[in-house]
Amino acid sequence: MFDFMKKRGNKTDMPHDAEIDQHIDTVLLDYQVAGTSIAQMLTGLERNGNELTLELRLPEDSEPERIQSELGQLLKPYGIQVIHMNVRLQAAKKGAGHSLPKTTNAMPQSSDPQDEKAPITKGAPKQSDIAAHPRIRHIIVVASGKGGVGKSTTTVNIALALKQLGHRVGVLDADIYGPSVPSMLGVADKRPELENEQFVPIDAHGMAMLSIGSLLGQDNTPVAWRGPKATGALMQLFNQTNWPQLDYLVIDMPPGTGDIQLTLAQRIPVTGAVIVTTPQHIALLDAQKGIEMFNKTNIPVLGVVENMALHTCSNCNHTEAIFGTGGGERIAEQYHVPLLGQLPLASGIRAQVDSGTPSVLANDEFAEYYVNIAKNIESNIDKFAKPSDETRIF
Ligand SMILES: Nc1ncnc2c1ncn2[C@@H]1O[C@H](COP(=O)(O)OP(=O)(O)OP(=O)(O)O)[C@@H](O)[C@H]1O
Repeated sequence: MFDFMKKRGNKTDMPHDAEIDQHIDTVLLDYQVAGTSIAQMLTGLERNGNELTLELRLPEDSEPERIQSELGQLLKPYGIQVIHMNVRLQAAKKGAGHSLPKTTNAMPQSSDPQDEKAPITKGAPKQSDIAAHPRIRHIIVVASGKGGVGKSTTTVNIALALKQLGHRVGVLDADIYGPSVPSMLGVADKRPELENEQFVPIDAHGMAMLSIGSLLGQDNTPVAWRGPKATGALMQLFNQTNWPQLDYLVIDMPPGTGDIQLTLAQRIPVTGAVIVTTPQHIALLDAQKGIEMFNKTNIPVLGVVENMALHTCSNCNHTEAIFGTGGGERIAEQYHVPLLGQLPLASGIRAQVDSGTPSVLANDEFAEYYVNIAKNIESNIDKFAKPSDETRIF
């Protein structure tokens, strides 16, 4: 039911199907509209043999027929004979769109894919052009340049801390490489329902939670998703969910600073980003890349969380900076962003998320670290709030 890239038709896929999909991904990633990869405008993608269906949100002044014909030429060498496009033209400021009729059968006029590759060049989409979500006051993305630094652990604890401070909170687990939020919140066995073709978020300790992990079957592993397919699925998850009225939606981003992260950062109306890092040199370098990516996309960086900063030995109580010291502070100073907090490396933090009852919920000795981070976010965020747009409908 939740297959985002559906392949109908032949039951047994041709051996070169994966290769065709890869070529399609490459063409879509390379093809630009208004200076931005068209992959970032995809809300749906489906191949049925030699026919490709694209669901697109295009800028208001784009020319769908021309795009369809150019894509037809670029994809013909890879066996695509027909392109169906469902287009919504996105108004530049308000985000309100209107639908164009379905157009079909884009046949190439030339067999050379490079012939008419004439991207329309304009500035990349700005956060200021994306309409605020009508029911969500603040969207916070939690990102890390590197995997395994404790991004998901921090996400769930910050979300619970914001809830404890009296806010209405949602969590979206967008980490396609390792969706761990449901198990950290003890709801791994629950599946979201569909209501009027919209996902209904799962209730996780009073928060509205949805995870890409809840939607994956055994044969549809997250690591198999690349480029447009992954971003299309994630955008679908964000847009086609009946989010309740929320003060905060906290998004656990996939680690890294590649296309998927950039696309999400450019297409979701984000209030600000929280960067999680450890004091290690490599993690810090990656965190810098993360901050630079958000700077490029005009997303305010709300601050840096330095995770696993200090270790206190449970036997002798000796405290040691096993991953080095001051890295988070240095990075915060260098980029003029706040250091939101430093968390100890503590087996208790790991044990609590492993058991589905994170520190804040268990109110253990580490809870106050997260509550302080949440307070730091809370006290700064209003100056970054997006003007709300009541006209946007999902
Ligand atoms: N402060 C901490 N002290 C001890 N263990 C921690 C701490 N933070 C996270 N961990 C543990 O480290 C491991 C990785 O954490 P987590 O899954 O949150 O990282 P991640 O950055 O989201 O990883 P990925 O990039 O793979 O999604 C988990 O086992 C988690 O319990």
